[in-house]
Amino acid sequence: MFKVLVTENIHEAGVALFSAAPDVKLEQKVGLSRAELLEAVADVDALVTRSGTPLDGEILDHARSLRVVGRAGVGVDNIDLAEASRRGVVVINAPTGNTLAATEQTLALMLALVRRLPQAHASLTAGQWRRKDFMGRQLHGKKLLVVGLGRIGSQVSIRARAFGMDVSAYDPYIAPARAEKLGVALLDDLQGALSLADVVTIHVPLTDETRGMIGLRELKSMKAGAYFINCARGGLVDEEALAALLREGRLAGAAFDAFSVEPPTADHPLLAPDLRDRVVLTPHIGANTQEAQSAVAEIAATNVLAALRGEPYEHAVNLPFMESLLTGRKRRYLSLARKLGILAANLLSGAPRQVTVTLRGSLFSDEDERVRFELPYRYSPYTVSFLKGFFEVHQGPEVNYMSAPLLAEDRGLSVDEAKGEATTYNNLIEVRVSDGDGDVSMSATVTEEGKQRVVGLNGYWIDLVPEGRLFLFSNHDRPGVIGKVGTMLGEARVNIANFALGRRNGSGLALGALQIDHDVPVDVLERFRADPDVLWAETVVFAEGI
Ligand SMILES: NC(=O)C1=CN([C@@H]2O[C@H](COP(=O)(O)OP(=O)(O)OC[C@H]3O[C@@H](n4cnc5c(N)ncnc54)[C@H](O)[C@@H]3O)[C@@H](O)[C@H]2O)C=CC1
Ligand SMILES: O=C(O)C(=O)COP(=O)(O)O
Repeated sequence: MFKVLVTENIHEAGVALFSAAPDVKLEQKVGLSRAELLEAVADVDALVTRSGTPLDGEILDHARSLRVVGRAGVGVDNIDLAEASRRGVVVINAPTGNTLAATEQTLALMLALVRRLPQAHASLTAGQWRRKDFMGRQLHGKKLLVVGLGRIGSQVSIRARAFGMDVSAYDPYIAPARAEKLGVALLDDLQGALSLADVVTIHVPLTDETRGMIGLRELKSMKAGAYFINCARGGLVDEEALAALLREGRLAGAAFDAFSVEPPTADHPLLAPDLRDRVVLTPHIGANTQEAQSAVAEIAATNVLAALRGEPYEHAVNLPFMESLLTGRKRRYLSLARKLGILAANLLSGAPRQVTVTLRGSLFSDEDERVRFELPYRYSPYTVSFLKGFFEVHQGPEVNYMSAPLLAEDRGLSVDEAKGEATTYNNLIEVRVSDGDGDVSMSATVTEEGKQRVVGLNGYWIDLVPEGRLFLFSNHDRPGVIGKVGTMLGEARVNIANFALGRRNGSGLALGALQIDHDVPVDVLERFRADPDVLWAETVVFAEGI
């Protein structure tokens, strides 16, 4: 039985999916205090939230059985993704369900702002009839700047163009072709872009990079008499500075649906009584439509259930990639990269300082290049898999694809990636790891028949099958060493399944790699290491099923 705790009001469409699941025990506890939340999460397998439940390290520490967090919405800024990843907790959101709701809310705010609808409504319902006081501005022909041309920003642009607005966007991460298709001019200088717009609307996620991205300087760059709309997140915009510019009359108005503190306190700068005729404020209701709530709840519940059951699911925001979506061939390389990590961890003597993963060949050229803002890093699946293999040797099997890159960061391991042309092999993964004193370099490929091969180790060409138990050594290339290896292993009753040798031109050294059927006893290994012709010797074990 999976215990699922829902901590906010999510639509019945999602609740029904959990209630109908025979393997789920559902609890819905809305409005918990922090102390109650700490207690309530203790034994849950999954948590389902919206934007109002902060999930930080302390709460995750209390949630010892937690495996999945479902976010019935888009923004995951209330969840500490790095802490969740360190604990192997998958965070899943529902990014497509409320796009149109937030879009329509943005357009509603824009119209309400330039025509001062809330103020006109308040005046009329207060018994007044002040037609000439409510002189607005027309959207047609005005310049709109969309900051963040993602799902919502794009849909806002389409609708704004239908209103006859001239739309431009600032989003350094999208392909120019996408903006072109939308009929939107893509600008690359935020301050310059702000200075040209009559209306600015922001649709970026709240991340370390975007926090405070619209500060006093940016607001001052805006055209006199312009309007600012924030239907994305509090924390993106300096609300204090904005209030001051509204008060001075430099900016004509602002509409906000999200605030840096929610609910905003009575002294929030935008709630100041003297600004009331210049602002339109809503209590984070951008996603509050029947349609959007039903969609996000259903998407979140479906994927949380699948994740709990070990079935394929979508929209994990802290998984660096979805293994199930990679082709069979790519999965062979993924496992190969993990094995290179295991090999490197066994062969490197000191603490790792620097790793470079180079992917060669066409197989790697079509990797999904989309930036994942939710993650504090951006590595290819193969690099992540290498890191997982590397760290699991000393940290154990709990190292996963989510935590491995963070372990690298925590340990000060600098990770570089490169792509290049393939030469001898169609596709090749090359890795070099250094510990400051020395380094280990490896290259590996998957044959046409789907067999994994390590083809280079520390500059030697070899042909090594990375499976089972390996016995690796480097020696002075003199007659008799191979015989000694055979005798030693024979006496220890260790069967040799395969023997690969590598020589490096111009060096008197050789490298040996044996596949063996049993462990090499420690005393035998020590004796071998003590041989004057042997530079080093290690055994490496690849668990079955990697
Ligand atoms: N008010 C509400 O109720 C709602 C608010 N939201 C907020 O809207 C945000 C956007 O949602 P979507 O459009 O679905 O996300 P999205 O991921 O499709 O789009 C975000 C866009 O922001 C861009 N971006 C990221 N960093 C940037 C930067 N530094 N400068 C400029 N652009 C940058 C990205 O390239 C991307 O195109 C969410 O993260 C959420 O915080 C979403 C739904 C409802
Ligand atoms: O989806 C989002 O990012 C939203 O801001 C909507 O948040 P909510 O689920 O309404 O708390």
